[in-house]
Amino acid sequence: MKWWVSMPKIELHAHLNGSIRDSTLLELARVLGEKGVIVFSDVEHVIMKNDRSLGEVFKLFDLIHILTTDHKTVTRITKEVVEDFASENVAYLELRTTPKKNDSIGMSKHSYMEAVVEGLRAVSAVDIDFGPHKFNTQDSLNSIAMNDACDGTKRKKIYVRLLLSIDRRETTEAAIETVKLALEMRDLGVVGIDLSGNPVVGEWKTFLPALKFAQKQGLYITLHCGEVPNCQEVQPMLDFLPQRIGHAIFFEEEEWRQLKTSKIPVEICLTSNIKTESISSIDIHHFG
Ligand SMILES: CNc1ncnc2c1ncn2[C@@H]1O[C@H](COP(=O)(O)O)[C@@H](O)[C@H]1O
Repeated sequence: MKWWVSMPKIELHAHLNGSIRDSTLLELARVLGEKGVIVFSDVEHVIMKNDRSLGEVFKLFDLIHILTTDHKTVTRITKEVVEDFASENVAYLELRTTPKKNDSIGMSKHSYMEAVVEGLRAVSAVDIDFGPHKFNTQDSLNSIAMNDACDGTKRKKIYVRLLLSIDRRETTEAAIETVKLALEMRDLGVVGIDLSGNPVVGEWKTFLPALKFAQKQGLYITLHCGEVPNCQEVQPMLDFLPQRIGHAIFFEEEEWRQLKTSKIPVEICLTSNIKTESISSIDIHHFG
Protein backbone atom coordinates (compact mmCIF):
# COMPACT_ATOMS: atom_id res chain seq x y z
CA MET A 1 0.00 0.00 0.00
CA LYS A 2 2.87 2.33 0.88
CA TRP A 3 4.48 1.71 -2.49
CA TRP A 4 1.16 2.23 -4.25
CA VAL A 5 0.58 5.59 -2.53
CA SER A 6 4.11 6.83 -3.18
CA MET A 7 3.90 6.00 -6.88
CA PRO A 8 3.14 9.10 -9.04
CA LYS A 9 -0.25 8.75 -10.66
CA ILE A 10 -2.73 10.33 -13.00
CA GLU A 11 -6.42 10.01 -12.23
CA LEU A 12 -8.79 10.25 -15.19
CA HIS A 13 -12.04 8.87 -13.77
CA ALA A 14 -12.93 10.72 -10.59
CA HIS A 15 -16.50 11.88 -9.94
CA LEU A 16 -16.44 14.78 -7.45
CA ASN A 17 -19.38 13.51 -5.40
CA GLY A 18 -17.99 9.98 -5.62
CA SER A 19 -14.68 10.99 -4.05
CA ILE A 20 -15.79 12.67 -0.81
CA ARG A 21 -14.17 11.69 2.48
CA ASP A 22 -16.38 9.41 4.60
CA SER A 23 -15.62 11.68 7.57
CA THR A 24 -17.02 14.69 5.68
CA LEU A 25 -20.13 12.78 4.60
CA LEU A 26 -20.74 11.67 8.19
CA GLU A 27 -20.23 15.21 9.49
CA LEU A 28 -22.68 16.63 6.93
CA ALA A 29 -25.18 13.87 7.70
CA ARG A 30 -24.93 14.55 11.42
CA VAL A 31 -25.78 18.23 10.85
CA LEU A 32 -28.79 17.36 8.69
CA GLY A 33 -29.78 14.72 11.26
CA GLU A 34 -29.78 17.36 14.02
CA LYS A 35 -31.98 19.57 11.83
CA GLY A 36 -34.40 16.65 11.41
CA VAL A 37 -33.96 16.53 7.62
CA ILE A 38 -32.66 12.94 7.71
CA VAL A 39 -32.35 10.12 10.25
CA PHE A 40 -28.63 10.02 10.95
CA SER A 41 -28.39 6.38 12.03
CA ASP A 42 -30.02 5.17 8.77
CA VAL A 43 -27.72 7.32 6.67
CA GLU A 44 -24.58 6.37 8.61
CA HIS A 45 -25.25 2.75 7.79
CA VAL A 46 -25.64 3.51 4.07
CA ILE A 47 -22.46 5.62 3.91
CA MET A 48 -20.27 3.06 5.65
CA LYS A 49 -21.55 0.02 3.75
CA ASN A 50 -19.07 -1.72 1.42
CA ASP A 51 -19.84 -3.86 -1.63
CA ARG A 52 -22.78 -2.03 -3.14
CA SER A 53 -24.79 -3.17 -6.13
CA LEU A 54 -25.03 -0.70 -9.02
CA GLY A 55 -28.59 0.18 -7.96
CA GLU A 56 -27.41 0.88 -4.40
CA VAL A 57 -24.59 3.06 -5.76
CA PHE A 58 -27.08 5.39 -7.41
CA LYS A 59 -29.29 5.50 -4.31
CA LEU A 60 -26.17 6.51 -2.38
CA PHE A 61 -25.46 9.29 -4.89
CA ASP A 62 -28.98 10.65 -4.39
CA LEU A 63 -28.29 10.71 -0.68
CA ILE A 64 -24.86 12.32 -1.12
CA HIS A 65 -26.44 15.02 -3.28
CA ILE A 66 -28.87 15.84 -0.45
CA LEU A 67 -25.86 16.20 1.88
CA THR A 68 -23.62 18.23 -0.42
CA THR A 69 -25.67 20.41 -2.69
CA ASP A 70 -25.21 23.91 -1.37
CA HIS A 71 -22.51 26.23 -2.64
CA LYS A 72 -20.42 26.24 0.53
CA THR A 73 -20.33 22.45 0.72
CA VAL A 74 -19.51 22.07 -2.98
CA THR A 75 -16.53 24.38 -2.44
CA ARG A 76 -15.45 22.43 0.63
CA ILE A 77 -15.63 18.99 -0.96
CA THR A 78 -13.78 20.17 -4.08
CA LYS A 79 -10.91 21.48 -1.97
CA GLU A 80 -10.79 18.31 0.13
CA VAL A 81 -11.01 15.94 -2.83
CA VAL A 82 -8.14 17.67 -4.66
CA GLU A 83 -5.99 17.74 -1.52
CA ASP A 84 -6.71 14.06 -0.88
CA PHE A 85 -5.72 13.03 -4.39
CA ALA A 86 -2.54 15.11 -4.12
CA SER A 87 -1.70 13.50 -0.79
CA GLU A 88 -1.84 10.13 -2.56
CA ASN A 89 0.63 11.47 -5.14
CA VAL A 90 -1.80 12.04 -7.96
CA ALA A 91 0.08 14.55 -10.12
CA TYR A 92 -2.60 15.06 -12.76
CA LEU A 93 -6.32 14.86 -11.98
CA GLU A 94 -9.29 15.11 -14.30
CA LEU A 95 -12.19 15.76 -11.96
CA ARG A 96 -15.68 15.38 -13.35
CA THR A 97 -18.89 16.66 -11.87
CA THR A 98 -22.52 17.20 -12.91
CA PRO A 99 -23.48 20.89 -12.77
CA LYS A 100 -26.65 21.06 -10.68
CA LYS A 101 -29.61 23.40 -10.66
CA ASN A 102 -31.59 23.84 -7.47
CA ASP A 103 -33.94 26.84 -7.53
CA SER A 104 -34.90 26.43 -3.87
CA ILE A 105 -31.38 27.44 -2.78
CA GLY A 106 -30.64 29.81 -5.67
CA MET A 107 -28.28 27.39 -7.39
CA SER A 108 -27.84 27.41 -11.15
CA LYS A 109 -25.51 25.14 -13.10
CA HIS A 110 -23.27 28.17 -13.45
CA SER A 111 -23.19 28.99 -9.74
CA TYR A 112 -22.58 25.31 -8.92
CA MET A 113 -19.49 25.37 -11.14
CA GLU A 114 -18.37 28.68 -9.63
CA ALA A 115 -18.47 26.94 -6.25
CA VAL A 116 -16.32 24.12 -7.68
CA VAL A 117 -13.77 26.61 -9.01
CA GLU A 118 -13.84 28.40 -5.64
CA GLY A 119 -12.85 25.04 -4.13
CA LEU A 120 -9.91 24.74 -6.52
CA ARG A 121 -8.81 28.26 -5.54
CA ALA A 122 -9.08 27.33 -1.87
CA VAL A 123 -6.63 24.42 -2.15
CA SER A 124 -3.82 25.27 0.24
CA ALA A 125 -2.15 22.03 1.30
CA VAL A 126 -0.46 21.65 -2.11
CA ASP A 127 0.31 23.79 -5.14
CA ILE A 128 -2.37 23.56 -7.77
CA ASP A 129 -2.49 24.35 -11.47
CA PHE A 130 -5.94 24.45 -13.02
CA GLY A 131 -5.24 27.06 -15.67
CA PRO A 132 -6.29 26.88 -19.28
CA HIS A 133 -2.85 26.43 -20.80
CA LYS A 134 -1.98 23.18 -22.42
CA PHE A 135 -0.49 20.62 -20.10
CA ASN A 136 3.09 20.18 -21.24
CA THR A 137 3.57 16.44 -21.32
CA GLN A 138 7.27 16.62 -22.06
CA ASP A 139 8.43 18.36 -18.94
CA SER A 140 5.47 17.68 -16.73
CA LEU A 141 4.39 14.14 -15.93
CA ASN A 142 7.88 12.84 -15.30
CA SER A 143 9.42 15.79 -13.57
CA ILE A 144 6.41 16.76 -11.46
CA ALA A 145 5.71 13.26 -10.42
CA MET A 146 9.25 12.27 -9.65
CA ASN A 147 10.70 15.47 -8.28
CA ASP A 148 7.88 17.37 -6.69
CA ALA A 149 5.43 14.76 -5.57
CA CYS A 150 7.44 11.83 -4.39
CA ASP A 151 10.75 12.60 -2.84
CA GLY A 152 9.10 14.02 0.25
CA THR A 153 11.21 17.19 0.30
CA LYS A 154 9.46 19.50 -2.14
CA ARG A 155 5.94 20.88 -1.89
CA LYS A 156 3.53 18.74 -3.87
CA LYS A 157 1.93 20.07 -7.01
CA ILE A 158 -1.20 18.84 -8.71
CA TYR A 159 -2.54 19.69 -12.16
CA VAL A 160 -6.34 19.67 -12.23
CA ARG A 161 -8.62 19.79 -15.25
CA LEU A 162 -12.41 19.64 -15.15
CA LEU A 163 -14.96 17.61 -17.10
CA LEU A 164 -18.62 18.56 -16.91
CA SER A 165 -20.92 15.56 -16.66
CA ILE A 166 -24.30 15.15 -18.25
CA ASP A 167 -26.54 12.98 -16.07
CA ARG A 168 -28.60 10.41 -17.98
CA ARG A 169 -31.70 11.72 -16.16
CA GLU A 170 -31.35 15.06 -17.94
CA THR A 171 -33.24 16.39 -20.96
CA THR A 172 -31.65 17.39 -24.28
CA GLU A 173 -31.97 21.07 -23.32
CA ALA A 174 -30.33 20.55 -19.92
CA ALA A 175 -27.48 18.64 -21.59
CA ILE A 176 -26.96 21.47 -24.09
CA GLU A 177 -26.88 23.95 -21.21
CA THR A 178 -24.04 21.91 -19.65
CA VAL A 179 -22.07 21.95 -22.91
CA LYS A 180 -22.50 25.73 -23.23
CA LEU A 181 -21.29 26.12 -19.66
CA ALA A 182 -18.24 23.99 -20.43
CA LEU A 183 -17.44 26.25 -23.38
CA GLU A 184 -17.77 29.36 -21.20
CA MET A 185 -15.47 27.84 -18.60
CA ARG A 186 -12.65 26.74 -20.85
CA ASP A 187 -10.45 29.43 -19.32
CA LEU A 188 -10.96 27.83 -15.94
CA GLY A 189 -9.58 24.47 -16.97
CA VAL A 190 -12.73 22.78 -18.31
CA VAL A 191 -11.51 20.42 -21.03
CA GLY A 192 -14.38 18.10 -21.77
CA ILE A 193 -17.76 16.52 -21.33
CA ASP A 194 -18.68 13.22 -19.70
CA LEU A 195 -21.92 11.27 -20.07
CA SER A 196 -22.69 9.39 -16.87
CA GLY A 197 -25.48 8.55 -14.46
CA ASN A 198 -27.53 5.44 -13.90
CA PRO A 199 -27.02 3.34 -17.06
CA VAL A 200 -30.54 1.91 -16.94
CA VAL A 201 -32.06 5.40 -17.11
CA GLY A 202 -32.39 7.57 -20.22
CA GLU A 203 -31.63 7.03 -23.88
CA TRP A 204 -28.54 7.76 -25.98
CA LYS A 205 -30.52 9.77 -28.54
CA THR A 206 -31.52 12.30 -25.85
CA PHE A 207 -27.87 13.33 -25.37
CA LEU A 208 -26.67 13.08 -28.92
CA PRO A 209 -27.45 16.71 -29.94
CA ALA A 210 -25.50 18.05 -26.96
CA LEU A 211 -22.60 15.68 -27.51
CA LYS A 212 -22.41 16.47 -31.22
CA PHE A 213 -22.41 20.17 -30.39
CA ALA A 214 -19.60 19.62 -27.86
CA GLN A 215 -17.61 17.58 -30.37
CA LYS A 216 -18.02 20.29 -33.01
CA GLN A 217 -16.78 22.91 -30.56
CA GLY A 218 -13.64 20.89 -29.88
CA LEU A 219 -14.43 19.69 -26.37
CA TYR A 220 -13.09 16.24 -25.49
CA ILE A 221 -15.73 13.63 -24.80
CA THR A 222 -15.83 10.57 -22.60
CA LEU A 223 -18.88 8.31 -22.35
CA HIS A 224 -19.84 5.79 -19.68
CA CYS A 225 -20.39 2.87 -22.00
CA GLY A 226 -21.37 -0.78 -21.48
CA GLU A 227 -21.73 -0.57 -17.72
CA VAL A 228 -24.80 -2.79 -18.10
CA PRO A 229 -25.67 -5.00 -21.08
CA ASN A 230 -27.19 -2.69 -23.70
CA CYS A 231 -26.38 -3.64 -27.27
CA GLN A 232 -28.62 -0.89 -28.68
CA GLU A 233 -26.43 1.73 -27.07
CA VAL A 234 -22.86 0.46 -27.14
CA GLN A 235 -22.67 0.37 -30.92
CA PRO A 236 -23.84 3.98 -31.56
CA MET A 237 -21.61 5.18 -28.73
CA LEU A 238 -18.56 3.62 -30.41
CA ASP A 239 -19.66 4.99 -33.80
CA PHE A 240 -19.69 8.46 -32.23
CA LEU A 241 -15.90 8.14 -31.71
CA PRO A 242 -15.51 9.68 -28.26
CA GLN A 243 -11.94 10.40 -27.10
CA ARG A 244 -12.39 7.88 -24.27
CA ILE A 245 -15.02 5.63 -22.77
CA GLY A 246 -15.57 4.62 -19.18
CA HIS A 247 -16.00 1.05 -17.87
CA ALA A 248 -16.67 -1.06 -21.03
CA ILE A 249 -17.74 -3.99 -18.90
CA PHE A 250 -20.51 -5.60 -20.95
CA PHE A 251 -19.07 -5.69 -24.46
CA GLU A 252 -19.76 -8.32 -27.09
CA GLU A 253 -16.85 -9.65 -29.14
CA GLU A 254 -17.71 -7.47 -32.12
CA GLU A 255 -17.86 -4.38 -29.90
CA TRP A 256 -14.40 -5.16 -28.51
CA ARG A 257 -13.14 -5.48 -32.05
CA GLN A 258 -14.58 -2.09 -32.99
CA LEU A 259 -13.16 -0.51 -29.84
CA LYS A 260 -9.69 -1.80 -30.65
CA THR A 261 -9.91 -0.81 -34.31
CA SER A 262 -11.03 2.70 -33.38
CA LYS A 263 -8.27 2.87 -30.73
CA ILE A 264 -10.61 4.36 -28.15
CA PRO A 265 -8.96 4.25 -24.72
CA VAL A 266 -10.97 2.83 -21.83
CA GLU A 267 -11.04 4.34 -18.35
CA ILE A 268 -11.09 1.37 -16.05
CA CYS A 269 -12.59 2.18 -12.71
CA LEU A 270 -10.73 0.02 -10.22
CA THR A 271 -13.59 -0.03 -7.75
CA SER A 272 -16.45 -0.80 -10.12
CA ASN A 273 -14.98 -2.72 -13.10
CA ILE A 274 -15.46 -6.04 -11.42
CA LYS A 275 -15.71 -7.98 -14.68
CA THR A 276 -12.31 -6.90 -15.98
CA GLU A 277 -10.24 -9.98 -16.72
CA SER A 278 -6.77 -8.68 -17.36
CA ILE A 279 -4.96 -5.45 -18.00
CA SER A 280 -1.79 -6.09 -19.92
CA SER A 281 -0.68 -2.54 -20.66
CA ILE A 282 -1.90 0.94 -19.95
CA ASP A 283 -1.57 4.00 -22.18
CA ILE A 284 -2.48 7.37 -20.82
CA HIS A 285 -4.74 9.72 -22.78
CA HIS A 286 -5.27 12.86 -20.72
CA PHE A 287 -7.23 15.80 -22.14
CA GLY A 288 -5.58 18.81 -20.53
C1 LIG B 1 -20.40 3.51 -10.59
N1 LIG B 1 -20.39 3.96 -11.89
C2 LIG B 1 -20.99 5.10 -12.35
N2 LIG B 1 -21.67 5.01 -13.51
C3 LIG B 1 -22.32 6.07 -14.02
N3 LIG B 1 -22.34 7.29 -13.43
C4 LIG B 1 -21.67 7.43 -12.28
C5 LIG B 1 -20.95 6.36 -11.69
N4 LIG B 1 -20.37 6.80 -10.57
C6 LIG B 1 -20.74 8.13 -10.48
N5 LIG B 1 -21.54 8.50 -11.49
C7 LIG B 1 -22.16 9.82 -11.77
O1 LIG B 1 -21.52 10.80 -10.98
C8 LIG B 1 -22.45 11.43 -10.08
C9 LIG B 1 -21.77 11.77 -8.78
O2 LIG B 1 -20.80 12.77 -9.00
P1 LIG B 1 -21.16 14.30 -9.33
O3 LIG B 1 -22.45 14.64 -8.60
O4 LIG B 1 -21.33 14.38 -10.81
O5 LIG B 1 -20.00 15.07 -8.81
C10 LIG B 1 -23.57 10.41 -9.94
O6 LIG B 1 -24.79 11.02 -9.53
C11 LIG B 1 -23.64 9.81 -11.33
O7 LIG B 1 -24.38 10.65 -12.20
